[in-house]
Amino acid sequence: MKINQYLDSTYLKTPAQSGLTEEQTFEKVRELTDEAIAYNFKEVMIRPNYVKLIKDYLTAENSEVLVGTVIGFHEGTYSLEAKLAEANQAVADGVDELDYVINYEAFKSGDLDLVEKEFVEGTKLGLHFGKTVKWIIEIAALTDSQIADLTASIWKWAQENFEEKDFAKIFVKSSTGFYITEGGKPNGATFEGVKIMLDNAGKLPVKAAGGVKTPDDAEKMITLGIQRIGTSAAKALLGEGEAGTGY
Ligand SMILES: O=C[C@H](O)COP(=O)(O)O
Repeated sequence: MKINQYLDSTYLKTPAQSGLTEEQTFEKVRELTDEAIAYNFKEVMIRPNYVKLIKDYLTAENSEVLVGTVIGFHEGTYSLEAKLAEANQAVADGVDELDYVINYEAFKSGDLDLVEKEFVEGTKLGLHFGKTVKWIIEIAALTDSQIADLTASIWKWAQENFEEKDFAKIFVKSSTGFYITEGGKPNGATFEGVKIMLDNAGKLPVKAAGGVKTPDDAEKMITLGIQRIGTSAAKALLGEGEAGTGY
């Protein structure tokens, strides 16, 4: 199975998280981008501060690799205004796809109005500029029934606010890859969690992100029905290099 075009090749660690310097971090992002060009990956998924430099670099290289960035990363608890400001800046910098972290804590505490509002406004902003949006629901923070409810709510809000032609540009995404779990519980895209998302997402595409580490994992996710995989080990998913190794 040729999976290159399913892959959002991802590097999201800040210098504080990786222990690298700013310069080394940018070097990593550049390497990730060169690899994405060489392997014809769908997208590079990077922090907002690199969007402009990397978009300009890809344009100069005549590359079709897309640039995606994360909004409200990684906790999702930022205000709607802060998320929209970050998204607007990313659009001005040339981003192709916006991966928003939904305010899943607000959802868990029952503030559905807040979550609906940010979904509608954030999606509107992206679609207005012709961008794809993805909503990260952080499945490791949710019970199975919360995964089902939040995904179904997103599908309901999409139908109420957007048109059929837009649905392919509104993803539901599983995880940030940064959520801290206890007792070795997986923090990323489990097959079970992703299956629940797929069962409740209606016509919206699903992105599995976090913890997809081997060619088998990738193939299984694609067979389940996902449209995109977010991974910091894109080459390993092609069976190149050691399984699970990457950025
Ligand atoms: O797509 C987003 C994730 O941050 C990638 O997670 P990963 O390092 O487990 O592949």
